[in-house]
Amino acid sequence: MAVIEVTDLHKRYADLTVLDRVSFSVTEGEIFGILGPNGTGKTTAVECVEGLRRPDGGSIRVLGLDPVKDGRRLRERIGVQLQDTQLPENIKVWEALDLYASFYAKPRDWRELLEEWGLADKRTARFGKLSGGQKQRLFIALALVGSPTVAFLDELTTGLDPQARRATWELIKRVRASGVTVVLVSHFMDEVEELCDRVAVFDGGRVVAIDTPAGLVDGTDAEHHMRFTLMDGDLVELGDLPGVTGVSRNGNRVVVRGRGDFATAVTGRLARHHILVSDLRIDKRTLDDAFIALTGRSFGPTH
Ligand SMILES: Nc1ncnc2c1ncn2[C@@H]1O[C@H](COP(=O)(O)OP(=O)(O)OP(=O)(O)O)[C@@H](O)[C@H]1O
Repeated sequence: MAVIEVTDLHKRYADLTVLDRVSFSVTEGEIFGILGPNGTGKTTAVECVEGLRRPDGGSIRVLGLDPVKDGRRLRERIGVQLQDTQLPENIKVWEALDLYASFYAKPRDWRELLEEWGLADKRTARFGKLSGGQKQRLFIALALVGSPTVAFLDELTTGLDPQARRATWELIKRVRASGVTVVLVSHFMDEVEELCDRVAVFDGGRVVAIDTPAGLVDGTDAEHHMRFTLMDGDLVELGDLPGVTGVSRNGNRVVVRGRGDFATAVTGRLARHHILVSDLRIDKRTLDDAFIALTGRSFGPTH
């Protein structure tokens, strides 16, 4: 069942078209990723879905509600991750949870959330004194305090060290396991590969692909590289084989580029011609390569 249905969403700021006929749907219980270079409209799209910005065209349904007309009812049922600047430095952890719980008719007991998110011993700590990982955990706990059906998480692990990122990923998987649908805006390929069931790739205000991370990597246009070393000097023609898109040779090192099952055809022909090779390996396209192929750009920040 679709919990979010976005059709032909359109948004302009003065002369600038930021969203151009954006459509996607999010299925109940999945982690849905929104991926794209900076300034391609991801935040605008998500904020339209949350009812925080008003679209210029198209239709949005979240849990059957129109975010513009039914904003209040909708906000009872969704959780939104805050950004760093949105909490005062001197608010205490428990006060922030208590305050956010008061916005909802049926909030969760925030004491449980403190335990679940490893913040029990930080209950009386001030927000400004928390580490980056603790702040992120608090933001996620705040997004969940209203018992939402859908949680929107943005830049989940920005600024965290590798260990804290992995720990956060495990917690997000637990959120999904508890039945909450998660929309995750991310800049990080590894995060998307690890967490997302499906991903929408944004570019220039449009959705240029929607698929599983594996589906994006293996898309029909995916080009992979097969590398090997010739044991003696001879090589046969390989460029005519099905799926092969290019062959290059540097001394005894050979690189064959191709799509689909080209490697089987290459190894078959090498065997038939008794050509011995060593160090054979196939480098499959990565999600990063797929992203560059789709958007023509390499990915934004690294961590
Ligand atoms: N309130 C606004 N008024 C005018 N222009 C805006 C406004 N909000 C965003 N924009 C512009 O709209 C475009 C899309 O912004 P948006 O924040 O949605 O992109 P994004 O993909 O989320 O970017 P990032 O990855 O950097 O967060 C940008 O060019 C931005 O400068």
